[in-house]
Amino acid sequence: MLKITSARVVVTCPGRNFVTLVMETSDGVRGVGDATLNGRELAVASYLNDHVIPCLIGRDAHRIEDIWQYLYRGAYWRRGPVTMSAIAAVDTALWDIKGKVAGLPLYQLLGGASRENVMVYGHANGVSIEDTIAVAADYQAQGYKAIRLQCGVPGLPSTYGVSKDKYFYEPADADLPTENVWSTSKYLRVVPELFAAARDTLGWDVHLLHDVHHRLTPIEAGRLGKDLEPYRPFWMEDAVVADNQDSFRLIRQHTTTPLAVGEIFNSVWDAKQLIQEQLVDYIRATVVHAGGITHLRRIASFADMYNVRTGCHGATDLSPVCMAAALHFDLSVPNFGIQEYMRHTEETDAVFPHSYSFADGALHPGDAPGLGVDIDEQLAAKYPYKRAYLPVNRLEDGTLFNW
Ligand SMILES: O=C(O)[C@@H](O)[C@@H](O)[C@H](O)[C@H](O)CO
Ligand SMILES: [Mg+2]
Repeated sequence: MLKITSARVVVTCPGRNFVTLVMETSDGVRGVGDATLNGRELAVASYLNDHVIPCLIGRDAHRIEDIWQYLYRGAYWRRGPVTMSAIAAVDTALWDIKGKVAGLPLYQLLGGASRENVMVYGHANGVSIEDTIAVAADYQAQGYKAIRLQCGVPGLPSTYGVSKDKYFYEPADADLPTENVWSTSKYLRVVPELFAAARDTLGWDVHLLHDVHHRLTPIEAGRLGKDLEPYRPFWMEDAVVADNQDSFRLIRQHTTTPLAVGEIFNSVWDAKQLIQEQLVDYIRATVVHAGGITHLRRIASFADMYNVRTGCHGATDLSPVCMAAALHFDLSVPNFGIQEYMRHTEETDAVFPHSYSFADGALHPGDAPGLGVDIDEQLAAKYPYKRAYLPVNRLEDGTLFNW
């Protein structure tokens, strides 16, 4: 039996906080798993340290499914972002270990490669349409086949997705939540202009995406989807808050613009109706927040039955450990759609040495056994945790709104 002999949680902040589970076994093989939940990192660290790790020691590391069921059903209090991020970290570390023991990259254990590489999308943003298009043109010159467009909204001091630094976007920007201001009417005017300008400049051989970030009502989303149809977006993401999955029926009645949702989902149950009724086209759940490789495969298989493709979340607050795991999943899953790729800083990449690489608008996980990523714990120790919150959002009249 391959016994789990130890497991520890490493919290580090190379420019932003990451939570990593490091698991060791009786054969000396170690695995890693991402457990980062932006703005709530210590909740997951505690869940792992105080409630999960004591139950792991002595278990057979090869029993990935049994351990997953033990941590999910055995918790009694099922689901939720903290629980499922903790389960994800254990699951990911176990798959890493299994790959290393087998001497195979993880994708080979998931059924092998279904494609040559993993198409990704970059993040062009700017305070104006012109700034955004200029950055998008640079991404296109770098070989990206898909680019997300987010621009400032005239009359608003800031908005989602627009960062001071063109190529790195980190929304958790303060020790207590910063307060952003939002106006749907101002926003709805600028996005169609942004896409019209993008098609004029970038042409039609590039996929263009947009993240609404939960800020519209269903009928407003129908309006925006219809306004964007002439520009053929690859997707319109998080058009509305998905608590009420019925909302997407109304959007579907008004527009053929493809819809993506799910980066904040943590189990298949969050998406069941959306998938079954084909109310979305892409499911954004990813390894770190949706219970790991084991559960993400279930979500993808269910989605495949209903023509829904994957579009895993891949923002900077998901560590290179999650990115590596997602890329192995992306390379193998039959109904792959696209992978988000917000590049990490050099500081972060130094803490998490990895074998995935970018070329020609795509990433490949590499062929190192297991995940092909690790954490340099000595370097990580140089970056102590620094509390940081995601912002909150208010309407211009002060009403608390969705960020
Ligand atoms: O699609 C995306 O990447 C965004 O929605 C994220 O930047 C999201 O805001 C962050 O991951 C939140 O921590
Ligand atoms: Mg998003």
